[in-house]
Amino acid sequence: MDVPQKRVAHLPWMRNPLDIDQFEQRPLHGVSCLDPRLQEALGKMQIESLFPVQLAVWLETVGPGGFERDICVNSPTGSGKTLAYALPIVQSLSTRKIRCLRALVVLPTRDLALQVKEVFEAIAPAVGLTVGSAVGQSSIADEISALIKRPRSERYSSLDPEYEAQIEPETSVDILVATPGRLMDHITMTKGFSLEHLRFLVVDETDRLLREAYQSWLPTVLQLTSSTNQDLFSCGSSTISMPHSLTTIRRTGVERGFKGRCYPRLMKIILSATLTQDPSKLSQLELHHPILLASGMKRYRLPEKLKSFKLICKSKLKPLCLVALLEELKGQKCIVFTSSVESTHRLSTLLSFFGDVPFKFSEYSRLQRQSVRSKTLKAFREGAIQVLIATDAMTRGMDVEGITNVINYDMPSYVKTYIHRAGRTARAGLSGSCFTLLRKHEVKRFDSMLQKAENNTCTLRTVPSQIINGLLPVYSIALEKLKEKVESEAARRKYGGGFKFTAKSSSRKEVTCT
Ligand SMILES: Nc1ncnc2c1ncn2[C@@H]1O[C@H](COP(=O)(O)OP(=O)(O)OP(=O)(O)O)[C@@H](O)[C@H]1O
Repeated sequence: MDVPQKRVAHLPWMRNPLDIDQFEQRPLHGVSCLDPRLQEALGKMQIESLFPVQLAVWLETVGPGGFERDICVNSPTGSGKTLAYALPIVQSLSTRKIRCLRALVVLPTRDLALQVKEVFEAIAPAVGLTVGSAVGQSSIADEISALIKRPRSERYSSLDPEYEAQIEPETSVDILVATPGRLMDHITMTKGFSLEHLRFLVVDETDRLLREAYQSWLPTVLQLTSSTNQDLFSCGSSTISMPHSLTTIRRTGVERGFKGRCYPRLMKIILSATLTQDPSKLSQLELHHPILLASGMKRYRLPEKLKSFKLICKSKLKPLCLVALLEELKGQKCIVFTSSVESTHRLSTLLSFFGDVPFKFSEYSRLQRQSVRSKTLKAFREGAIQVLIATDAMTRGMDVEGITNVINYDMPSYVKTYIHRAGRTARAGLSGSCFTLLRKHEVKRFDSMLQKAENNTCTLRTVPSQIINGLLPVYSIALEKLKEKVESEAARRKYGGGFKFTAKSSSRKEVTCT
């Protein structure tokens, strides 16, 4: 039997986390200090109670924790981390007097950012707050007009017109959900875009965001939200020149907010289902007395009601095993993960040559235009497509209702990838299954990889051989057609057409889909 072992974290504050498992789901009426307007908004979202991670964060922030410490959350996929930070932030900002950018939530991808924005939009208006996004979904000009406004002129009607002309535009949202690239565009180019008053910084999918520098967005944000200028450290001094201006002066550490009634320190919340423990990565965040909230004995945990299965099949039969499995799943919503964009494209092209399959499927990868991806995702959410063939661009954070199965067509290379892929199902306490197709030589590595996660039982699964045998004739025709398609796409690419396959994959003599 596998005895969970605790790997000792390098950072002392990570060694004894606050155990999320000790919290029970709590009905909204029993949540201390929760604003009734937010309770009503949550009710409209069909949310009647807070999940354990949400309650744990709530107690450390709004009541009675008082945002004393920066918060790091490591809890499984689908456990409700988005609302865990959205709710305390919205409640804390509900008493704000002047509209300016107070909360910044950074996510690694546009789809994820838009999903998180929806959660904020469901609760923030209830307390008069506005939410914006900087994700590159629209042109920068459209984004600027949604985010920035000139202060209303009547506020300055008594002012000299020349003076009025000097009035800076300002941010017209309280909460901004952003991807790093677009955030940096606004920081460097958008007049009036300011992080000066920021009170909350959320770094969701932290390990992913810290892995890539994304134009140094993090040091830039931290620099813009801290003031080391000692001369400015006196609120109400002559440095405040404009009638509407709020001059925010912060200090970090224990000095924050005491002397001279200065602005509170920037409160940080970082989250992931696979939070990094790497001190050098975490140090970039300049956390203040951080507290770790975590579920489980091991670093990684799979959702409670996830069932894992492995299917062992020969390389050449993998597409057939997949089709047979999908046929058996009878039109249930599935995501099929492959290891690369080429593999995703090849597999969906091959499936399209199978003719009559009893499920609708579509390709979803980073090589497609955003508009195509958004359309596909919408169709998948609405059930017009039941099977999404995707790359790991889909693994993190995406929350699509009704996904009951995840299929790893290609075995993930890391346990973190397995966790995030599998986590697209069995969300919010629901059941789900994760199937991994393995070649014989991969089994040992796969088993030892799964050992790194808690609740890692994996059952052997087979598909009926008669389904596979029945598919063999159509498979050989489909392979021929795939070969032709690969060649024609390679030729198109050579003569200036769009990208489809890498040179490496297109130059292979035998076109396969393994
Ligand atoms: N208190 C709640 N009651 C009912 N459903 C909830 C509650 N909180 C969140 N949910 C639902 O649970 C699902 C998962 O939430 P969320 O996307 O925040 O998970 P997550 O922990 O961020 O997952 P991941 O690590 O994959 O990003 C969502 O569909 C959300 O609407």
